[in-house]
Amino acid sequence: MRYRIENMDCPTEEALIRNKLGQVPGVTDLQFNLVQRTLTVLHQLPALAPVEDALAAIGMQAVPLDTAVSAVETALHIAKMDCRTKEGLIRGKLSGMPGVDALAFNLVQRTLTVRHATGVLPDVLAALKSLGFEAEAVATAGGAELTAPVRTRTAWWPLIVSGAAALLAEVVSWLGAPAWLVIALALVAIGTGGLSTYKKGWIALKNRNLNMNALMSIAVTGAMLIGHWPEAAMVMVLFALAEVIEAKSLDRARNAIRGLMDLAPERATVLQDGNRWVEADAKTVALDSRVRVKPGERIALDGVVVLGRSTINQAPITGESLPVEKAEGDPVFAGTINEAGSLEYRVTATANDSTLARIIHAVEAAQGNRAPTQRFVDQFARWYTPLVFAVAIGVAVVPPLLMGTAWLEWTYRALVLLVIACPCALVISTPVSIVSGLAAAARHGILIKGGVYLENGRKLRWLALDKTGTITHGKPKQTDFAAWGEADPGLARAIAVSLAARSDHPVSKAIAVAGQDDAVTVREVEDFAALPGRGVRGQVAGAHYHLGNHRLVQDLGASSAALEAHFSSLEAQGKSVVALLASDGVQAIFAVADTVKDSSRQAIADLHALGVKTLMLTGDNPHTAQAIAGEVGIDRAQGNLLPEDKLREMEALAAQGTSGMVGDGINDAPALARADIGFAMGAAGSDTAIETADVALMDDDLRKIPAFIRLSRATAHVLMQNITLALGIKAVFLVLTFAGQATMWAAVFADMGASLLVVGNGMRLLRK
Ligand SMILES: Nc1ncnc2c1ncn2[C@@H]1O[C@H](COP(=O)(O)OP(=O)(O)OP(=O)(O)O)[C@@H](O)[C@H]1O
Ligand SMILES: [Zn+2]
Repeated sequence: MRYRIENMDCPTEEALIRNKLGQVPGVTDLQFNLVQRTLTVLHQLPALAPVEDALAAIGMQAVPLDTAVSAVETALHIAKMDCRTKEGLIRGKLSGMPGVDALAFNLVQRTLTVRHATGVLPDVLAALKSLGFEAEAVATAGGAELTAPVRTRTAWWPLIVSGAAALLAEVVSWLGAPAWLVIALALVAIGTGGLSTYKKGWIALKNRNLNMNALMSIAVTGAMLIGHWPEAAMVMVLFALAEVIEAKSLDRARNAIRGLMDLAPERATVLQDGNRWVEADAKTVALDSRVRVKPGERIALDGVVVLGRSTINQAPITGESLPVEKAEGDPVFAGTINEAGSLEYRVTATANDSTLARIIHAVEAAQGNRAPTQRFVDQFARWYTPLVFAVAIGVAVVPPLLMGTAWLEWTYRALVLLVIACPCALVISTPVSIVSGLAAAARHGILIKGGVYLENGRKLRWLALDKTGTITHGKPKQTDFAAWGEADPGLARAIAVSLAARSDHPVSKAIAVAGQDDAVTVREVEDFAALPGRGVRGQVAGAHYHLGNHRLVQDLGASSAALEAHFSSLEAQGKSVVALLASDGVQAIFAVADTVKDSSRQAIADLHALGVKTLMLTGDNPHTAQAIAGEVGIDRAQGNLLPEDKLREMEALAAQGTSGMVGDGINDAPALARADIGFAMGAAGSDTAIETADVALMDDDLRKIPAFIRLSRATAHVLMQNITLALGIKAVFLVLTFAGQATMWAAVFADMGASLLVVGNGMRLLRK
């Protein structure tokens, strides 16, 4: 269950919530997102009332998000539901079901309206079926709207009154006005500007928590007690103002992030009844609908082109701003921009399920996984506040007792310490920076699945790369064909093409395509099987054949000196060579060549410049591997690897520092999972790549990896700057306080300044 908590501004409030909800039985985990101001509660409770009560008790305005985002009301017509007992039966079955919120029965109409989370409907229908009821959905009254974020309006009037009163208090006290006037003005200022601080502070103290409201309440009260009336008023006003400004700057950060990615238009032109085009809300467009886009329009939904050609700017998804040509059969993505022609496409994913939606989701989820620095900072903050608080008490009590110095003077210094005990700026600086980094990456078509990877990217020492499709285009073409020995070339080719046509492997595909181009007749293949890392086998007209690589030829004992020489000469040219074998030996030899992507060469050079070493891991033979590696400038190449060999290589690399691996994610899955950072290529078309990789590159441009590393470095810089700044200001005030030079209001002012600076600095990453 996700809540948006509007008044969770300062991270110190997190501890308060954590404490309170930690006491609610059934709550298993809490995930805070301070930038979005959301809290996710994992629980095993039948209902959320205890959680919501607990939040209300500590003064948090929690707005449940998930029901707002995904609750749908579905009206079901159930023909056999005609009496109370059946209603009771259904109620009993459905009311406890996860994802079902509310049930409304109408026995006259025989409808049941269910309010449920999206995606639960099939379970509901299955449950009804198990009771023997056939249910038919009548109409879905949308609720799938994303509710606009609740805006709390800033109440400026009390703040202005409070500010004016505080200023007046300063002025009249300076002019030597009678004490009662100063006190009255200060009280007005504190009463109008500080009431909510006191209220929240009191709640926190009751819960044995020292959040900033509690600290401020104590500090201001203390200042009043020692007679610093104008200053107490000023501190309270400045603090209230700081709160507002902090909240606004965070709002800006949040909106900037959303704005970067929220790009799909809300409306789409859909074909209805096969003859008219109507404008519809994109969220309501069903799968397989036909949608039309005009030149210059943004695409609203993911789909496949069925009519027309155009060029599309896919930058919002892939980060690549060169337009891509699209014709029938090509995929289009929600959020991308149709440039030249008109297109019609068939919808392949609903609005909530589009690639863009997945990206936004993944970025939002990534914020929840705390990066190492953030964990460190949180830990630090947990100790910092109580520590400074203890020091403050010491400062107030010890010097006057031991050295007989003035009580009031040291109490004042203690109060200044209370003001700087708030770690706000420090704690907020990390998530803002990380989130900005994640958003900037997403805009460049790099989807990072957690702050950890963003932070660790700069430490990458070794990057392992798969060959086919990663360094090369992955679309090899047949370059050579020769019959071997006495074999009949026509027959050998026909059999090889028939076997190849059954496989999805790029090498086989190349042979099959070349055969098709030359109009080779495809034969019937029986008993077909793929031999991973080697090739394929099958029967044609009752005879057994193999089609596969060098290794397979050797495994089958069909090698000879002449054959080896022939293989070697082709392999040295960077070609992949396969042979067709019958029971009496090699029949024909095929070579296919794949071209290297221009971007790969550049990417490898960039990686080396960044100090990352590169290693190619491939199932292809070592000569070919070496030739391709040489062509793009890769440090080392390892050929003849089976998937499990790749895994072993990754384990060896891991021992030498942070390692990464890029692959297409299919036969490289184990090695990718083993790498500290697993990169998947071409993720825009594949859901699994987005879901399983640590970092998903939306297209297949390897240069995204150096870009990722540079972003990781920039993020680390900003994090360091922010932490230094936030801690530095505290340190300066600590020293000034002991020297008796610091004032309370200056401390509040500096704290506010620090918060603004770190948020602004973090947001600089958005422009990277
Ligand atoms: N189905 C197949 N048809 C033809 N040749 C195959 C087939 N499967 C494997 N081979 C041969 O075995 C070699 C290794 O295959 P494997 O699938 O392990 O690596 P790959 O995916 O081609 O290369 P990379 O690891 O660089 O992606 C290929 O280069 C090819 O020569
Ligand atoms: Zn603060």
